[in-house]
Amino acid sequence: MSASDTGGGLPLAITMGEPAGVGGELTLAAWAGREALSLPVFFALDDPERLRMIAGAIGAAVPVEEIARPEDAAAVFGRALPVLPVRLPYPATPGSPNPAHATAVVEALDRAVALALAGRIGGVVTNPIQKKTLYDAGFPYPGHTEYLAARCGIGIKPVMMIASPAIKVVPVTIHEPLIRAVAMLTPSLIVEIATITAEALRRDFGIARPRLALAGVNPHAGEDGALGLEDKAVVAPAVAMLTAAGIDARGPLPADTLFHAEARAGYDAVLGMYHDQVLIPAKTLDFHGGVNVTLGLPIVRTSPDHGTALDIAGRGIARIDSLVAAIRLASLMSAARRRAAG
Ligand SMILES: NC(=O)C1=CN([C@@H]2O[C@H](COP(=O)(O)OP(=O)(O)OC[C@H]3O[C@@H](n4cnc5c(N)ncnc54)[C@H](O)[C@@H]3O)[C@@H](O)[C@H]2O)C=CC1
Ligand SMILES: NCC(=O)COP(=O)(O)O
Repeated sequence: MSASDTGGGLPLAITMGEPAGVGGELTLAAWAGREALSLPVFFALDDPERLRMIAGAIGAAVPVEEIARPEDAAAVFGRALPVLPVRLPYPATPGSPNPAHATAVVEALDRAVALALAGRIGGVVTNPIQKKTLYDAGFPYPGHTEYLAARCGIGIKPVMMIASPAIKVVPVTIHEPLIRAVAMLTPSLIVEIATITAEALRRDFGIARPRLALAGVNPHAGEDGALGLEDKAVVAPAVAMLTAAGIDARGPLPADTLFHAEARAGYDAVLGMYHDQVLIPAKTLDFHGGVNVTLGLPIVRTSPDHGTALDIAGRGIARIDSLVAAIRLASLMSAARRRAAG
């Protein structure tokens, strides 16, 4: 199956993200490369004027055409970037986020989720948000991952995965200060995240019997308790519970020897106990090819693994690889889910 197969012709929605970041120019560049890259049909949930201004500023010959509904995207996609309008109250300045834009940034997410839940789009590809700017405007969630889960329904546990051809990683705790992340770890939390991960590897990635590696918390996975008790008290019981439930899980494994090529050949995904334990190796191994995908949602959601890149926004030099990989993965996941649903 090619990435251009959206599994039923449903378009993907690409959200605005931070208006001062690189998201707009990446969306424009992805559309410009749609044929060479065999990309599936997508549309932007964005401000058409903002996109036209960016196209003019970076010299991108990308026509932008407003659509009234996602069902119109396919007819427009061949000649222009289809845009379902979400208008900003003020023009955006590349590199300078403005909390006054937060309402529109969040509206784009809300509309995308509603369309996905209604089965009118194949999935949501989110451009990066500037988290602190949203916090300053009163946004009460750590990031997309938690917000999208809340919009999808009550009691949904979202799981963050960074996936690239080199590696798939899942942080058990996500956007938590390190000192709090370790305190939050419990066997049941680890089992919950690992179970959702295994199920998603089967459903969305076609891996029949996923092999999970669980990193230890402490140096040398605690050195048998001499370098910290969490590995024995928390991670090892979680691995035992997963094994008893029929999930192929190993650990706690020393994190410092989990990421070289031979180690990576031994698992399909690695679960780290805190954000940087697994996002540093993932982004180091393949920054530009990595995709941030939320597992455990009733909708498909992917995103580039990078952030808003304010330092280069508006210059037309941001690389599109990660957004393109996110579009492709969303398309493949959408097709896999439609096939599974019959
Ligand atoms: N999914 C999301 O919404 C994400 C949002 N963020 C947010 O982005 C903001 C900035 O985060 P940073 O840690 O500075 O990371 P960043 O990924 O925005 O930037 C780190 C470095 O990588 C470069 N870079 C990033 N994307 C690039 C691209 N496409 N092409 C070429 N170079 C690129 C930047 O220029 C910068 O030098 C923060 O508010 C963070 O929370 C970060 C990651 C994901
Ligand atoms: N470090 C990854 C990241 O910040 C992505 O967060 P999210 O906005 O996708 O939840």
